[in-house]
Amino acid sequence: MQKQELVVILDFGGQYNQLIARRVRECNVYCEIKPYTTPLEEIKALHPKGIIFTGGPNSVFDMSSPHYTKEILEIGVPILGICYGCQLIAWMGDGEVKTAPVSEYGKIELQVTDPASALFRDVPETSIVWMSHTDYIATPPEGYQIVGKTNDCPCAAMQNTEKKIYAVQFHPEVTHSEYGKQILRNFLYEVCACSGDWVMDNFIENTVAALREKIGDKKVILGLSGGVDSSVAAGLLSRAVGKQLTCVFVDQGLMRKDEGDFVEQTFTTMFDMNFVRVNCGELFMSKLKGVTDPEEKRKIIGTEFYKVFWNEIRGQAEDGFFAQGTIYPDRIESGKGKSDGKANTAVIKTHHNMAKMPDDIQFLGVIEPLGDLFKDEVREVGEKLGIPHELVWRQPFPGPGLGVRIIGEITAEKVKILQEADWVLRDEMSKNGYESQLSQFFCVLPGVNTVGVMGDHRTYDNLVAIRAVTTDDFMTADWAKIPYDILAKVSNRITNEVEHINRVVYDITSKPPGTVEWE
Ligand SMILES: Nc1ncnc2c1ncn2[C@@H]1O[C@H](COP(=O)(O)OP(=O)(O)OP(=O)(O)O)[C@@H](O)[C@H]1O
Ligand SMILES: O=c1[nH]c(=O)c2[nH+]cn([C@@H]3O[C@H](COP(=O)(O)O)[C@@H](O)[C@H]3O)c2[nH]1
Ligand SMILES: NC(=O)CC[C@H](N)C(=O)O
Ligand SMILES: [Mg+2]
Repeated sequence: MQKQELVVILDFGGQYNQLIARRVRECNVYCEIKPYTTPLEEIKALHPKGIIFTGGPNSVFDMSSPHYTKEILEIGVPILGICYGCQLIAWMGDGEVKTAPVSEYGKIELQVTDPASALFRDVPETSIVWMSHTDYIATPPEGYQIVGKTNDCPCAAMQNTEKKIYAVQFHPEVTHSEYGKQILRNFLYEVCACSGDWVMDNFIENTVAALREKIGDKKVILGLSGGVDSSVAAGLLSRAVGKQLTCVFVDQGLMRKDEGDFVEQTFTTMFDMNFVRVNCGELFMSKLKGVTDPEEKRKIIGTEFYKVFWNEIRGQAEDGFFAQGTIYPDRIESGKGKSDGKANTAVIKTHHNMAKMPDDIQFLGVIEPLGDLFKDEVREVGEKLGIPHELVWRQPFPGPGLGVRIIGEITAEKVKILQEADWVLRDEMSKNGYESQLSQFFCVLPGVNTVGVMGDHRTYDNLVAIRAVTTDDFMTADWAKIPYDILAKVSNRITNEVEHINRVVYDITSKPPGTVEWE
């Protein structure tokens, strides 16, 4: 692949690390998050244009906190420290970091004390920034000059222009920091002298060339769900190797109502690609019988998916590649590519495509052409490839499907009930123009029976929950404020039209502390 300018984001366990990466990419600079345990030699070998130290929950003066070799400050690569990263730079340079007399949380006014600083180009002398810290830099290290402060934080930004090292106590990556993106942009362009070569046209061209080289004349099987990521992956692979690609859609029996037929219809009529639909609802149902643990369900579904793909490729060629539409957040959220040790982030849920591939399945290799991209970047690539707008802007749908929306054991009957309820919700949302306004909405079957009264009879039947969220990146999400009259209509229709449901509730939990899916 053609060499791209790269910025390394060194992960010290901060909550907003993915946001830092997204903002840098939005500035047209490619970046990767690396664990703080990555050796300096490895980082040097990447020839980064700049390095960003992230925030983190620890205190730098605690010796067991994540630290890094001081040598990194001497390799001549510009560095930007954020929050913990800022304190780390101070600590490494023998400045004084200690618990602050006043912690700062939330929106705080920043006062730029040196408007000539490269970091603050086109940033007003006072603006709002987002703070989240209990420690502070009491004395900056020698050679560093304070360039910004707040009422409670005497060193909110500092710089060593000679070494091109900059540090900010606040979080420029969150949108609450009014000029945050400008500050990051200044670091990338004014300090690191990036040219901004991360644009999707280049990405497509480079990726197609790299795919051709890697695949040669071999076959490729792509797991195609009809969702955004795999559809865009199909577009890229098809452009690269044409008919050597076969898209395999696994109908695992846990799709939304009519989804299987929609996917088949779309990919056999709109595109000129080899497309195979494998119906294996019964197989999945038998493997999931009696299973109630969410992680176990996810792993079983992931493993069975691999087996289906393996059987398909063997039906076509002796060897071949396996491709899937994995994107960058899938890898990060499943704990891959994260730091070990202290800054390790807990695995919240194993995405099905991150399940371990069984040992006896040996593809020539696994291809994930979108593995470094965020969702908005994937959509941009999709649009540029000419994939229809409706497909590119579909709501995400998880690979384990309704399997993670039925709490407890999955049975054919529960799948049917959930499909019907979900269908009503989707119908009402689309009639009211909510389809494109919300990031994701669906029904969940918690496996709870409640007492009701219908036509003067006592009922003891299923409760169904509605989940609807708005979010930019699915890392955090807010529950959607759907108007009461629409909710009332949905509830009324579900209880009337769907058998075995006598009660509807609305999930009003944001993420965190909840997650989007219930399992
Ligand atoms: N039913 C399926 N059949 C074949 N492959 C699937 C299926 N579901 C998921 N996959 C594979 O797993 C990958 C990850 O699933 P994921 O849901 O994250 O992506 P997607 O379905 O392509 O897009 P979206 O996030 O919009 O739903 C897919 O890109 C695809 O390669
Ligand atoms: O392909 C997928 N395989 C999975 O195993 C999986 N689990 C969650 N999701 C989707 O990820 C987003 C965030 O969901 P959570 O807040 O539940 O983690 C939401 O969009 C979820 O629908 C998955 N997608
Ligand atoms: N958000 C952060 O990076 C916090 C850094 C450090 N733990 C503090 O409280 O000051
Ligand atoms: Mg999907």
